[in-house]
Amino acid sequence: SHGWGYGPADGPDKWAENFPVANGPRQSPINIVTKEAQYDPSLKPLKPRYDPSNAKGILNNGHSFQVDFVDDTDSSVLTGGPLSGTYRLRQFHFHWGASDDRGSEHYVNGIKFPCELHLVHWNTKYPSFGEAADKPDGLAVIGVFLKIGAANPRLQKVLDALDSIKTKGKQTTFSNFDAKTLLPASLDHWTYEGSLTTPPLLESVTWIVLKEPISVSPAQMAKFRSLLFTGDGETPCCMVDNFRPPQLLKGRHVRASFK
Ligand SMILES: NS(=O)(=O)c1ccc(C(=O)NCc2ccc(F)cc2F)cc1
Repeated sequence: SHGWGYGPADGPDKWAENFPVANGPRQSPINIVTKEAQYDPSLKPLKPRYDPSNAKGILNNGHSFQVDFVDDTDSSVLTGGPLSGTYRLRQFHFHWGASDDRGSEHYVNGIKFPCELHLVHWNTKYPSFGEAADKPDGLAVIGVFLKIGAANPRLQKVLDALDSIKTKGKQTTFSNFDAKTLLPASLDHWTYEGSLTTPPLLESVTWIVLKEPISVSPAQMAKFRSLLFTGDGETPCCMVDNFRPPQLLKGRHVRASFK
């Protein structure tokens, strides 16, 4: 079956068996080598405009957890940066490690972060997320690094909801949340053409990786690690190390929005 995961039997090294695009020309994540990123003055300011009332629910999908948004109108959208047109916010989710020395999917000059946030958007030139998901300009994902430091109060509402979605398939309502509060002060970013970092690994993502991390405390990291990959009644397996390692650039160029 299409069961994939992050373990030795079903993890990133095995994904190409069912998803051959895993060895494609524009796979994600990547290691961002900052000295090789070219400043592009044509990149516009990034413009996330999110309506908190669009927050719908929070779900443990067995790979991560995600906060889903109502995306049937243009009330929570991303424009600017490298993007042409309007991209609607669909969901955000995270990737993290079993310990603070790993967890992020993108690296910066070989530096790993303990956690990485992804805000997933789809191009409204297509009728739906599903239609957009396999088009070369279909999706835009903002990547935000989390760095160990002071507790981040803006994460707390999300983390407090995790107790009710401990196992795979559990979901609960999650309303009135402003995803903008998860973004750092600066929207300076690196951008490149890539893919989903999990199966089906579709090569449809314009990546927008923010330079400035947000903070997360060790206690807050422990909350992430309290989730389970497994469903109720299964042998419990901690949801940790749910990240894909960096992939080959294969001739791609990374642009910087800042000098
Ligand atoms: N980590 S990441 O930000 O790169 C990422 C973002 C979204 C998805 C996703 O929606 N998967 C399910 C899914 C659902 C429908 C569909 F058409 C395609 C599809 F990939 C996977 C990975």
